[in-house]
This record gives sequence, C-alpha cells and structure tokens, in this order.
Amino acid sequence: MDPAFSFSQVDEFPSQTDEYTQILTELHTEYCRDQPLDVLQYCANFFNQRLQEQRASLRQRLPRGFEANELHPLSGQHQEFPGQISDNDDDKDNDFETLDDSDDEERDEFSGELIPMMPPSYGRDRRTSVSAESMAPTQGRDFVKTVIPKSPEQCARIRESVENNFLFRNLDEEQYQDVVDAMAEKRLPSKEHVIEQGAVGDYFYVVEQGTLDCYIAKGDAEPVKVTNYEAGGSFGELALMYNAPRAATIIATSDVVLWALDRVTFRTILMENTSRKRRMYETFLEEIDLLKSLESYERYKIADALESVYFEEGQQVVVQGDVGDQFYLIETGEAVFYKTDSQGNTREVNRYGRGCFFGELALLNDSPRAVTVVANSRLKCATLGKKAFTRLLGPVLDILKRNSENYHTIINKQSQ
Ligand SMILES: Nc1ncnc2c1ncn2[C@@H]1O[C@@H]2COP(=O)(O)O[C@H]2[C@H]1O
Repeated sequence: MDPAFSFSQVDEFPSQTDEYTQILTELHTEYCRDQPLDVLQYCANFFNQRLQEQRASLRQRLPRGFEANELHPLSGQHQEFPGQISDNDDDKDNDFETLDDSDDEERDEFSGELIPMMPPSYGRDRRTSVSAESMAPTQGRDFVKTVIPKSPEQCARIRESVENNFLFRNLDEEQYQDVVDAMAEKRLPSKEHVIEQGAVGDYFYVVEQGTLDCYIAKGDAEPVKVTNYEAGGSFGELALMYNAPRAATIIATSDVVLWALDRVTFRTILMENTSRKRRMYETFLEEIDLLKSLESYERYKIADALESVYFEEGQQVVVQGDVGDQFYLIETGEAVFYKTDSQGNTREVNRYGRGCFFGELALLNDSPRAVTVVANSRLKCATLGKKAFTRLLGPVLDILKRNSENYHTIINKQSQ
C-alpha cells in the first residue's frame, strides 16, 4: 500500500468505498456460513475468485472476435470454433418459440468504453482452472423473463424430470418457477443430433424421457463415446457457462422428450450456483488419489452432487451396524475409526485426514456400517448420496472394491 495512504482518504472515493464495503460484507457472510478452519487461505481464495470472475467478466464484454477460448475448463480438449454452426440448426425454428438473444444484446452494448485489459501474459503458462473460467452470471436486473405457457401436466413432468438433478437443488420458489416458465418442450426422434461439437451453445437440456449418447472427437480420430444420459440427466451447460463452442456431440439413442432452457435463463438462475460448486471442490477433488484417473468433466459432475457437512469433535459420523446411505470425503479435520467385535470390545482401527474417504463399504455391498467413525476434531466432509455415488464413481468402483478388500484384511488382522 502507498505509505502516504490513510483511511480518511477513502471518503474521497465514495464509489470505491461502497464496492469495498460490499465485498467485505460478502466475504463476512460467506465466512460465517462456511466457518473455515484456515481463515487466511479462505480469504485469499475468496479474493482470488472474485478477481478471476471480474477478469472473466471483462473479457466477456470484449467485442465479438476477442473472445478468449482459453477460459473454458476443458479448453485443452477443443481449441477451435469450426464454422460456428448452431446446434441442431435445421429444426430450431420449428421446435422452439422465438427467443430474444438478449446475450447478443449484451455484447452489442459494448460501446468502446475503456475496459482494463489483462496483461498479455495473463493466463499463459497457467493450468487452466474452473476458477479462472467461470463467467459473471447475467445480471438479475437485465433479466427479461421468458415465459412459455404450459399446462399443469407439463409442469408436473418438468418437476419430475428435475427433482433429482443437482443443478436444480438450491433454487428458491421464484427461481424454480422462472426456470419452469422458460423451459421449452422438445420431442426428437432417435438418432437426432441434439448438440453438435463445435457449435454455438444456445440451450441447456434436461432429459424427461429416452436415452442419449455423448461423443467427443479429438483431431481426426473417431469420436469416442464418453457418457450417456437417461431421464433426469442434463447436458449442454458448458458452452453457456463459458461462452465456448460445444464440447461434445449428443445424439438421441431413442425417441426423446427434452426440456430446453435458454442461455439467458440458464446463466441468470442456474449458472452461479453450478460454477460456485465446481470451483469450490475443484482443487480438493484433484488432490484425491482415488479420483485422479477421472477426466476433469467427471470431477465436475461429482462436484455438482457434493454437499459439505460439519461434525463437532467427538461427534459420531457413522455408527457400526447402521444402514448407510452416504459416502464421505474428508475435506478438513481428522476422523477416527472404531470397530466393536462380537465380544463387545471396541478398538481403534484407523484414523484418516484430508483427502481420505469412508462410507463406501455399506454402499458397495448393501451391508450395515462396518465401523463407527468419530470426528477427532472439527470435521468437514463432502458427501455423496448412494445413487450419485454409484453413478458418478462408476469408473473407480473397481478401485474402491479392491481397496475395501484390503482394509477388510487390515481390520480382520487387527482384531485377531
Ligand atoms: N467429457 C465431457 N467433456 C465435455 N462435455 C461433456 C463431457 N461429457 C458430457 N459432456 C456434456 O456435453 C455437452 C456438450 O455441450 P456443452 O459443451 O455445452 O456441455 C457439454 C456437457 O454438458
């Protein structure tokens, strides 16, 4: 700080002071909510995130042609924007009500006002991370609601389609209604390409009925199937979040009924929470050995599904013999594992800290909890429910099973 600077001077810059107070108030609110153990790190992350969001938002306001594609979290995977085709161009006019592309209006507002530029080296030689890429959400005050009239029966079908979808979990009543109002029903036959890799993103989709496959093409190689979707699944968020070309091609493998949400509504209502969670868990998930073999996108899907829970010192997290429905990843603190044998003798069998996991045995084997886990200090865990655990950890289930056999052996040896 300039040594000549004094706090009395801030009155001379009321607008900066307001922004300063607002940022600190937000930090304080989030701090009280999360109660982090490492206060300095938490504050550093907060400011870093804000800075990156602001930079990303500034980039977004650059006129067309200046878009920074490196912002996309999976940017190594698709560099080009070939031909800028729009998804499913042929049938778009028939299938959707005409929607204003207010985002275009946003860009067109660029008036030549001076936008502070990032140094040319900003972002170079840096691992691209979600934190850097998330764009500022479309501002609430500019949001013109899209209302596509629907029957009560259609509303009920939407409710059923999104009720288990994590991206819709934290919406309040009004946000939920805005999303339902904006959704457009789209019925497509089997084999239809709903999204083309490289196209401009216009809609986010939720599957009501049917199945779809997702393919990624790299260079000249044959496209590789990376995942598939069924009722309740959703896709098409990345291009809307990062103003990037579509990262994959999505093809219906049966007749499908989809609900399409326009980009402005998606960015205004669903994006903030989604990108906040992906950022929040990104580094943590990358550190976990078990998840290292996963693709970045698979880790983002896990982040969407995670919920953090806290336990005070001495509190039981799981109890031996109970039915289990949660999987735990330790974010901070230490957990101690106790096993009670058939004679009623209890002994400590293990203790784990950050990056370790537990709770998988009951989910893998549909068996009662094998041990009691107690928080040895204030413990923060990211949890996954049973369905999400099976679906999202599918690629590492074999590792989990092998692991579980190992520590069966360890526990058995210890109790002999
Ligand atoms: N491995 C993956 N990488 C990128 N996108 C994926 C992947 N698997 C599924 N997708 C989805 O495919 C969608 C294609 O359009 P988007 O890029 O908008 O958003 C993408 C994701 O929703």
